[in-house]
Amino acid sequence: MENTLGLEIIEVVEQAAIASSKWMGKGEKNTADEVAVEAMRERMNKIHMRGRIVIGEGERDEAPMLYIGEEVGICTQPDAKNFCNPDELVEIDIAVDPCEGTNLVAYGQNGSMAVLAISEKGGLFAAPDFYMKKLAAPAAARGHVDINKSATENLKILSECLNRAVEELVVVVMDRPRHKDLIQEIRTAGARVRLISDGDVSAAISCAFAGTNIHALMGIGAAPEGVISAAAMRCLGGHFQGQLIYDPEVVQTGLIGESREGNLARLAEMNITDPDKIYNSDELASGNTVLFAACGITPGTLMDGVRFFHGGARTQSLVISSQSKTARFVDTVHLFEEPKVIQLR
Ligand SMILES: O=C(COP(=O)(O)O)[C@@H](O)[C@H](O)[C@H](O)[C@H](O)COP(=O)(O)O
Ligand SMILES: [Mn+2]
Ligand SMILES: [Mn+2]
Repeated sequence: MENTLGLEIIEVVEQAAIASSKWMGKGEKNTADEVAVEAMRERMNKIHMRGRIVIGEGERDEAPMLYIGEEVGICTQPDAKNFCNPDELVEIDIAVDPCEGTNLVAYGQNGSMAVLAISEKGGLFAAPDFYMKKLAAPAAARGHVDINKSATENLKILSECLNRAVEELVVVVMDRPRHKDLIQEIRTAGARVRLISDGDVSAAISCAFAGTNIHALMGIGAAPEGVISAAAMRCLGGHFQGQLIYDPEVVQTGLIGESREGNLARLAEMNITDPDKIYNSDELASGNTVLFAACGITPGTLMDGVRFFHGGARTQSLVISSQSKTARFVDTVHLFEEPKVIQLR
C-alpha cells in the first residue's frame, strides 16, 4: 500500500493545506474549510486506487464532498474500467480532516493541518461525530498510563516512565468549560498545562515526539479526530486511548445530538454494543497497514505552515507508515510559475 500511495498522499495533504492557507487570517472559517475539502478531493480522485471515506465531512449536515461513504480514487469512477482492473486493487478506507483547526486558520493561529489516515477496508474505526475522551502520551508510558486513572495518578506514572518530575511535565488540554476540574487537578498535581483553543490532533501526535515539550493530551475532543490521532499513534508506538462521549451534559458545548438517549440509540444502530468501551490505538486503527499524512497549514509543533513566495509556496508534511516503520518529514517547494529562484531554506 505504501509503495503506491506514499508519495501521492503527501500531495493530497499538501494541496489541501495550500488551498486553505490562502484564507489564513481572513476570519472566514467555512471558506478555509471548503477550499481544503475541494483541493483534497480533487487530488485524491487522481490516485489509482479504490477508496472509501469512513471519516469525513459533515455526517449530519450531508456535506457534498468527502462525505462518509463517498468513493474516491480513479478506480471508483464510472469509467474506471478504462484505467484499472478494480479486482487487482485492495479496497481502502480513508479518514480525512482536510482542515483540522478551521478556527486556527481563520484567525491566523498555530496548530492547523490538513490530515488523513488510510488503511485497508475495515482497518479504521468509523467513529460517529460524537466526542471522545482522550489520553495520549509518549511510547515510554504506553500501557502504563490509563484513561481510567485520575489525572494525578497518570502524571505520577508519566513522571516515572519519562524519568522527570511531575513539575517538568506539560499536558495539553482543550480550553473548554468542561475541562475546568481537569485543569485544576493537573495544576494541583504540579504539572504545567498548555491550553489550546482547537487542534487536538496535533497535540496528541506531538506526545510521540521527544523535543516537543508536550508529554500528554488529556480531556475531551471530537471522536473523528481521535481516530485520526490513533492512526498516527499506532504507527509511532505512542499511547492513545479513547472513549466515546455521548452525553451532551458531559460536553457542555458543541454539537453532540439531541439527547443522551438519542445518542445511545444511534450508537446501537451503528452496532456499537458497548457505548462505554475504552479503545486503544490498535482498535481505533486496527488494519494490517496504516498510513498517516499531514501538512501544516499554520505553523505547528511538528510542521511549519505554508509559506508563500513570489510564484510558489513551500510546505512541510509528515508521513507515517506502519509498514516501513517510518516517520518522514517532507519539505516541498511548489512552483506555480516557471522557476526563477528556489531559496534553499
Ligand atoms: O479543534 C478541533 C476542531 O476541528 P475542525 O472542526 O476540523 O476545525 C478538533 O481538534 C477538536 O478535536 C474538536 O473538534 C473540538 O474539541 C470540538 O469541541 P467543541 O469546540 O468543544 O465543540
Ligand atoms: Mn478537526
Ligand atoms: Mn476540519
